[in-house]
Amino acid sequence: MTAPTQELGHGRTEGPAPAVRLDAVSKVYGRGPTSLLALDQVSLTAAQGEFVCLLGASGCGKSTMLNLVAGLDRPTAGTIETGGRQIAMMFQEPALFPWLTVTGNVELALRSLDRRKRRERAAELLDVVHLGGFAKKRPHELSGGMRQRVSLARALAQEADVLLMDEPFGALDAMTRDLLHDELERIWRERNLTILFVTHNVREAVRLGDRVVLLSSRPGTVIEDYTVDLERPRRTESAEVAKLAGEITVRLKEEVSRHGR
Ligand SMILES: Nc1ncnc2c1ncn2[C@@H]1O[C@H](COP(=O)(O)OP(=O)(O)OP(=O)(O)O)[C@@H](O)[C@H]1O
Repeated sequence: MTAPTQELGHGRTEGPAPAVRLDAVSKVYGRGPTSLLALDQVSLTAAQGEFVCLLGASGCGKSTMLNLVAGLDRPTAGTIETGGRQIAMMFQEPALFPWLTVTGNVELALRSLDRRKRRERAAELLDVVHLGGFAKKRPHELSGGMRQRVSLARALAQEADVLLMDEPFGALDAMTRDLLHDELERIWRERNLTILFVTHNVREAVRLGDRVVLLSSRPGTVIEDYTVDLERPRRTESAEVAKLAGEITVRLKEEVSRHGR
């Protein structure tokens, strides 16, 4: 993409081309009478370095959207452009190999490097996620939050420009989640990552996002695109976050009740 300016999905015209662009993307699972329309003409962009949170009722197609952007599946219609950027994905379950140490799990994503470089790079990344002292532990010796940090280090090891996160902190307690929000925000800034972050937690979306994009109930389509103009770092429990989260929750509830799910 070489055009000097691009019309962004949320109505602004800005300089650089978006890092991720979905244009009228639809996804149908299956064929014939039992086929299911999961996404219906979703258009969405994320600028380089932008943090975009995706919210929507259960089953509205959020994971489907991330899978399509990651190239794990193909859209039935529409186009997705990521400009050849390196993409990494992180899930609610950290999916670590239990028989490998923390270092071993991170090194898996560094197989292109020789042994010494791999070890050095894994150590650097474990420092980035504040797990420097835990390199030799195995996953079962870590807390849930620590396991997610390993998963984050592994995603960073892929030198990703775009990080796709599917409810990564959904299973964690509120305090651990708060800490990981701070760390993710720091890493996002330092590395100028573009992040698409799926969550069910409206406050989490407002705490983290430059934008919060609301999807309709299935079939998913974009119904609102909020710009979060609150100064960073934000606090999940602050009045400003609560106020915008309240407005978004009202809109989300309207959408869910309209569809009865
Ligand atoms: N591989 C698949 N084959 C058939 N149907 C699928 C497949 N993957 C997802 N679906 C269906 O597509 C719809 C969207 O699913 P998806 O997991 O993307 O939603 P979601 O918004 O991420 O849900 P949740 O918030 O509950 O995680 C659901 O009805 C789901 O059952």
